[in-house]
Amino acid sequence: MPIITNIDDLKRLHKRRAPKMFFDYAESGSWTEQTFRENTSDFDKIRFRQRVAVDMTNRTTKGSLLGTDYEMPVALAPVGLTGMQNADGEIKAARAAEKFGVPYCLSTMSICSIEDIRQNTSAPFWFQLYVMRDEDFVDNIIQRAKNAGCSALVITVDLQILGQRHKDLKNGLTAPPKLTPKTLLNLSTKWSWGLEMLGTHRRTFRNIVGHAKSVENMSSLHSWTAEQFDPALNWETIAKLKENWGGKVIIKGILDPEDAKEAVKAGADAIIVSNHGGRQLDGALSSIRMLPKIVEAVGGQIEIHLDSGIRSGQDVLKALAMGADGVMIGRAYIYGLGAMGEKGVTTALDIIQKELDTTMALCGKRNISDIDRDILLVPEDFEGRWT
Ligand SMILES: Cc1cc2nc3c(=O)[nH]c(=O)nc-3n(C[C@H](O)[C@H](O)[C@H](O)COP(=O)(O)O)c2cc1C
Ligand SMILES: O=C(O)C(=O)c1ccccc1
Repeated sequence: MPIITNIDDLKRLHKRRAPKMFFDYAESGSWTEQTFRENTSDFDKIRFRQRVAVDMTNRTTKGSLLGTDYEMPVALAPVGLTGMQNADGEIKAARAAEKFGVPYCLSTMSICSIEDIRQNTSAPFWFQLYVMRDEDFVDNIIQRAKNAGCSALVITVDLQILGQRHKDLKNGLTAPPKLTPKTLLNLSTKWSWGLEMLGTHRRTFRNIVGHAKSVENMSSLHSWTAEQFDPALNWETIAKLKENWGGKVIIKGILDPEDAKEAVKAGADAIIVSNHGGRQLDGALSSIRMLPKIVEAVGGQIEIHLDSGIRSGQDVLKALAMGADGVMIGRAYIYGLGAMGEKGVTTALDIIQKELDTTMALCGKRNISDIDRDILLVPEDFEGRWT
């Protein structure tokens, strides 16, 4: 086993271990992948101010998200098909999150169900909702999330239609994979993945299977999404969902100050500034570039979380210093899961926490609440004038 010291090491192992169809699915952005690339390269443009001779004893990365204390203000983002990267992947990720002390968010499009997570963990988790055309399905799944004691409903608003990711179409992505000569050839080189997968009955979208508009005969994820997801979703729908849910609501996929204001009006408790990891509108700006204007528009009324492009604890610190109250990581933990299951997710969280802690210290900060824009050096044209 190679020595793992950073998130990139986990990505290499994930690529080696998981079937090509699923690694490609995780690693893709939409169309030219410009937004996907800029999500990470924009973080690289932001630099730190080194401060010295500041007492560094008693440092902590502890922080809170929506009134709950965590080991660091970092949540595991909802990721569809997580259980295809590694058998029972959602349960493993949720367990790693619980043991570490950060929130886990389960996707509507996960392999394991809400009930699977409830039975295998004890910390409250967040549930991410995709609004489907079928209102009964939506009512029912909200009720299931309530029954499971989920502590927040994360409503994703940036995927009424799916951004095209070329590789998914070429690979014929489905879950479970269709056994064509091409996929069989690839699966034959992925022994450990296959053996673990055979050992579980959780191999399809268990939140949805058995429902009237089911997934049993899915020919491709892209066509299925086009049939099932509600293209009519709007701010009124969101206000109604909030009422139906009755608890905390996080609106995920905000990238514009005007939409951030709409989310506040609709009664959101928090927003997630996100471009879906560069998987939806190719050509959109990175979320870290859009963050400052959104922070200004929201004016402290609700919490602002950010995702898309975070690959290190340094990136977490940059997002917090630019005004986010917390962040979500997607691929950074999925690489760990694909590489080594639960242990890999724990490793990813450990790596990110150590990087965050060390960088805070070298910037002269001991607490998350002390982090401010002053620790950064940002090029003058970073936000730029886009008209
Ligand atoms: C493979 C994959 C599947 C995803 N599935 C979902 C999903 O089901 N629901 C959702 O709201 N976001 C989904 N996302 C978006 C993530 O929640 C998150 O916004 C994104 O991964 C953040 O970017 P990062 O991967 O660069 O950290 C997915 C992202 C990836 C990479
Ligand atoms: O792939 C995604 O980003 C995603 O959110 C999704 C959308 C439809 C089905 C499964 C996952």
